[in-house]
Amino acid sequence: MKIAVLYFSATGNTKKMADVIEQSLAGLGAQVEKIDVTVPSARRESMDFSGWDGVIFGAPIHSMRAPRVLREWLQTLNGQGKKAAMYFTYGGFHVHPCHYSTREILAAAGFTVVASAEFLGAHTFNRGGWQAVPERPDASDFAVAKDYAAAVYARFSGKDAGVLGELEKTDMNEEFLDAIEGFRFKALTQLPTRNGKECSLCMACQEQCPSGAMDAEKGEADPALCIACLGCLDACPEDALEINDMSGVFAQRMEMEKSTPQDLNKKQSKIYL
Ligand SMILES: Cc1cc2nc3c(=O)[nH]c(=O)nc-3n(C[C@H](O)[C@H](O)[C@H](O)COP(=O)(O)O)c2cc1C
Repeated sequence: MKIAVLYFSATGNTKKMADVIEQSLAGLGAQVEKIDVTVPSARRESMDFSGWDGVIFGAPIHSMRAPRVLREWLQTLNGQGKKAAMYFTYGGFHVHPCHYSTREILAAAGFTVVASAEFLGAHTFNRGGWQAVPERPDASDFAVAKDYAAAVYARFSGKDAGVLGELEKTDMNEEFLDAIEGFRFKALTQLPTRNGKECSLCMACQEQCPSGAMDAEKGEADPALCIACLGCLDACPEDALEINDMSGVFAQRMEMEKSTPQDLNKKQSKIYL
């Protein structure tokens, strides 16, 4: 059986889970092709899915949905009736509408979605002073990913004829979720910038930017395009980019959620069948 794992991963968590899923599927005898669709040039205009028996889509949660640039690309695909599975990585807060809204997008694109999963992954904003699930994914998350690969394999192969069951429908409409998406810039008030620091202009920040926002020469991100994924900070080998300190916002957020970093870390990765 041939399976594609298409993943978007700005800061590496979603890729880690793609690696575990790939290894588990290969162990079951599948031929797996991993395709990284994080950068714009990898999100090809027309993709032919006919060579695969099933496609797994992996994405981080960005404000309770898949990242905007990925959602826009998924909407252009032609699933040709193929079976698909989804998974998301998230920083310990909320995933809820994402399974539902991404299944809607994939179903409209012609895929039959047979399974979904969510995995904990260190929150991207930890790079700016948060403390949300910093050690995740860990062995417990990888164990769930292994089980998930087995469940997806059974569904793709037809050994298990089930499809993804009813998901809790969100009462948040797209406009509301768009507004929530804007809140990230209340925490991230200083987008990635070089702030006069030395840089060898290796271009990694610009080449690995998922939204075409980063200008390496200027050493700053275009606020109209930046999705706040902080991939450029990760990509920079010289640690030359900086953002504002968000630790105060994290403390406020914990108070608002009536939660603690320990509570966030108690959450477990989950499979939806
Ligand atoms: C802009 C942005 C918004 C995010 N929104 C959420 C969220 O709504 N809930 C949550 O739990 N984590 C959220 N996160 C954390 C990421 O989902 C998490 O760190 C994810 O594993 C990152 O995946 P990656 O390393 O593959 O890019 C957000 C991260 C970013 C950058």
